[in-house]
Amino acid sequence: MARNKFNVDEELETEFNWSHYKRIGAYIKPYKKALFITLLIILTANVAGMLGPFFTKIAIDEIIPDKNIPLLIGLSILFLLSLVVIGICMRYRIQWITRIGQNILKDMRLDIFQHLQKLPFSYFDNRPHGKILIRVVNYINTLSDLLSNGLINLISDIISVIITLIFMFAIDAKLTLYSLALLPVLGILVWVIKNMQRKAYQVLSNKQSNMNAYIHESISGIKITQSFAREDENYEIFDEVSNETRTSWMKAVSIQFLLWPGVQNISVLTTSLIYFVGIRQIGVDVSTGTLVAFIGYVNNFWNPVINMGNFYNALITASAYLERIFETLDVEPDIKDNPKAIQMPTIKGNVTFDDVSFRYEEGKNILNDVSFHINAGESIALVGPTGAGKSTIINLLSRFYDVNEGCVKIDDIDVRDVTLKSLRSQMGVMLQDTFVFSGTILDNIRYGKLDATEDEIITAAKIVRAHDFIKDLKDGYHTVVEERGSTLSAGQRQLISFARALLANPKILILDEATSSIDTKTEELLQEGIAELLKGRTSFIIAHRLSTIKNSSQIFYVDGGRIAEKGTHEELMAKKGLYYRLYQSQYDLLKVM
Ligand SMILES: Nc1ncnc2c1ncn2[C@@H]1O[C@H](COP(=O)(O)OP(=O)(O)OP(=O)(O)O)[C@@H](O)[C@H]1O
Repeated sequence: MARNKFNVDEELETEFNWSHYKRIGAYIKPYKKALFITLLIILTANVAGMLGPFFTKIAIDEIIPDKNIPLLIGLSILFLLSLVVIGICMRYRIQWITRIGQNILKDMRLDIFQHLQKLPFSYFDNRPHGKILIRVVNYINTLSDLLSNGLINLISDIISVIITLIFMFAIDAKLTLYSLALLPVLGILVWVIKNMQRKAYQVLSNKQSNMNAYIHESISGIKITQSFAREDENYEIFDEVSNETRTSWMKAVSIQFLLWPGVQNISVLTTSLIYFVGIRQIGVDVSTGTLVAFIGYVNNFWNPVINMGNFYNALITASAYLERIFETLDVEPDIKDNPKAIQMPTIKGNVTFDDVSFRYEEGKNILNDVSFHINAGESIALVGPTGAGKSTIINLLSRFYDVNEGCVKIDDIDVRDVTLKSLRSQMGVMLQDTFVFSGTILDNIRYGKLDATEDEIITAAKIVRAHDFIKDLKDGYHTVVEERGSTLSAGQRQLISFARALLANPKILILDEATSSIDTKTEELLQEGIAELLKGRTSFIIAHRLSTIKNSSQIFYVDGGRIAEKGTHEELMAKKGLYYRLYQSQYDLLKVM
């Protein structure tokens, strides 16, 4: 998929089709037993509900003319009992329906969340995160009513219609046929509205997604917005996307609500027809009691039919959201374990890049024929201009992307031949953009090793010089930090992520601009910690501050997607090439400062 912007509608890859219903069925299947119990409850309520008109018929046609008071009292008690049964059934019906519906939604949400976790970086690179978020939260929520009330109501309505028809046919077959005369008109109405409604909801789901993406983007970029005083411009953009949502919503709803008055009118016309036919005795011969009971049944018949119309409506609406949910679930992670993948043995740390070429997008190579070999335990520094491809090299090592040509090997094993989990769990990556999760400092460091004790965590924090600032925080290690760590400084976040990496005890360590936000004094102290951290591991360090990488076993100068120079600091300085010039320029800068 091409890169998408918040205001560009996403193209739909597969429209909703019958196979999607099958997939919904798979979500419903685990709750078969609960559904069956619910159906029994509904069935009981329905049969009890049918008794009312039947009792009325007997009372009007037989008991009242005979003035049989004891029988009338008996019938009234039975009627009362039937209402009690209905009341009890209703209570349990609602309880079971809600439980089943919410369980189905939870399963769906878990599936989509689990799937998202497996998707490669490229999936997230290509779309605004707000458009992903809306699928997991809002789109699934829109199904809530359909899968809880809607589904059970549908079954209950079908049962209701069948039972009512049985009662109606038993009382008078001809009158029943009159009651069904307008059903085909309803069928035509539903058919005509269906396609218009579906298209309208597809447009609406796109506009909602765009609005969500813009809100997400605006919140993430709020600091930049306020620093550049762009609030008014953002307000105008939001006004526009929000307006588009409103317009498409109005259109979708106006189409959706064509059905409801249609069904209502047909049901009223049917009742009039029955009265007309019954009173005029056109082709039928019915008593007043039968006619009154019949009108009760006609209502019993049309109410569930109206509900079924509404369910169909809701289904069409939901299909616009379901197709997006299934589309996400159908994205095949292109970085995944190959079927013959083995567990990565304990990594020693030899790394080989063999003629590696790589591109994020077709037609624009980022790395060209990169080859190198590193022995276990060496520390490699990657330096070079911005955008040269340094981070890309390490992204390939952790297999966040797959190479287009050549191969990346660790201990002579191609990284594509081992499971991702066994590979990544032995590597520690500290990215430029350190992430702190909401929770305590302790939880955040423990992310590197879930079973670490508090003592282990404190020891790790001491080694990387994080302990000093943590102990001064309000609640020390138990201080709660917000998502992204907005209450911490950038340098403090980096120190926490250092402690996290140390705790994970990785065999290969990757530090991508990991010390860029730490002041020079703390960095000097940290260097000792880092030296500790690097002992016995292969490490890749990307750093713009060259003072931090002078002691590396080898320095690679990356330029234009190639390794232009490699050697130790002394060798490269003696060569007086690109590295030398870069080093000199930083040195000169320091002198000026
Ligand atoms: N996800 C991506 N999709 C498309 N292009 C990308 C992506 N990530 C990086 N690039 C491009 O790849 C090139 C190399 O990027 P990379 O991040 O490897 O550079 P770098 O040497 O680490 O730069 P810096 O020192 O600024 O971090 C850049 O031109 C960048 O625009």
